[in-house]
Amino acid sequence: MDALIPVLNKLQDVFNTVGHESIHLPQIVVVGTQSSGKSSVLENLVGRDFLPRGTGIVTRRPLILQLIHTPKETKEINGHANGSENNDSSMPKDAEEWGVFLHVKNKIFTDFDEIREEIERETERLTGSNKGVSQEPIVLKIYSPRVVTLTLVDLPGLTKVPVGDQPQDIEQQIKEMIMTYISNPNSIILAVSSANTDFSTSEALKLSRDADPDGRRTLAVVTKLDLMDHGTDAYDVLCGRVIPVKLGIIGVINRSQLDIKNKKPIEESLKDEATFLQKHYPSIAGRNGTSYLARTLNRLLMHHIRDCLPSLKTRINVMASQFSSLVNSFGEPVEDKGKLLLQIITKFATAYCATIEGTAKNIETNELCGGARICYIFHETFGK
Ligand SMILES: Nc1nc2c(ncn2[C@@H]2O[C@H](COP(=O)(O)OP(=O)(O)OP(=O)(O)O)[C@@H](O)[C@H]2O)c(=O)[nH]1
Repeated sequence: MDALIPVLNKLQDVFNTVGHESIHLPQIVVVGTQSSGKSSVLENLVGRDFLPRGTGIVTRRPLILQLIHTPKETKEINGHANGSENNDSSMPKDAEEWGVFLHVKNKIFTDFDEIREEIERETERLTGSNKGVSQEPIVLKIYSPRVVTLTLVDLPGLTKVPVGDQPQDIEQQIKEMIMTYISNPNSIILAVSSANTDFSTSEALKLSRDADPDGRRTLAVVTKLDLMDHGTDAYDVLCGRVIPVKLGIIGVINRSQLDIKNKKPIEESLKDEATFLQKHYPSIAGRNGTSYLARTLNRLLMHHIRDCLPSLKTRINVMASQFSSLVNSFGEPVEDKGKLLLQIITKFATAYCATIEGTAKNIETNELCGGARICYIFHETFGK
């Protein structure tokens, strides 16, 4: 099953390039209100600091993030990664983790700060610098031995009041953008809400229910467990007693803005997260936290792909046969262009001669044509 996800990632690349919308590939889509911690959750899953984060609207274009696991030992042995996914970009010699953007394919980013800058630059290129939003996705591949192979989509957060260059209907536009991604029946929805807001008012859950009424592909994530009011806890929420979520509710603790400012390493923050959960939620600590979330996502995605595969295969086969009959209708492939050109010229010359001589098959009968017309013009027009 592990070999399956890289193949789907490759297909997704092709469809992103050719813009084909009739094939929906399985992927995980992150949804939530603005600043609920979506980008932080993604960063923790990747284990690297590389997404623009902060207060206000930060994610302003969808980010399609393909995580590709590269085994460490393979690199040491071969000097080349063995996953089929890794053949499409040359592997840097001195880095074990790197990123490649679809819009700058020939550049390999080994510095994750540069990846963040490139996301910011590419976002501003289309949306300007004053909080504008665009539907056009940015596609980024991260190769690393520390990630599980997954495809994730980070979306702009749900918002209510337009600010900066945002249009009056920004709320509606973002909702529609989110819906186009989550209504894809092959997507798993990661509905992110923060623990310091009331879970029953979660916009993310509300939207995901519209797209997935049976809750068969929605997983809830509760962030900011560390920011809850003193004297309150999230036991009821995490155990599904407030709103049950079929696939589960997982609590996580990301880095605060101060931690980001102080450049707290993600490894340290993951350790602190585990300690926090053990201290405050000992009975459910094993079912919460970022590493549990990563494992759950990988499992869900694999099951989901297994379920979607038959219909995906049928659709691809139908399209392949449609296109191959279209290609066949264009005739045999041309091997010797000179020969073909000569044949075409000879054919044309023969047809021309036949028309002039009046021996062509399809001769017009309602008016004079070819040689007969030339003869008529010479006799009737010039002859007088
Ligand atoms: N203390 C604490 N702060 C958090 C947590 N999760 C996120 N934050 C902070 O909340 C702010 C917003 O986080 P982001 O990850 O940028 O949120 P987002 O949902 O991606 O935001 P947009 O992309 O703008 O919609 C940042 O300053 C984070 O440091 C958490 O679990 N605990």
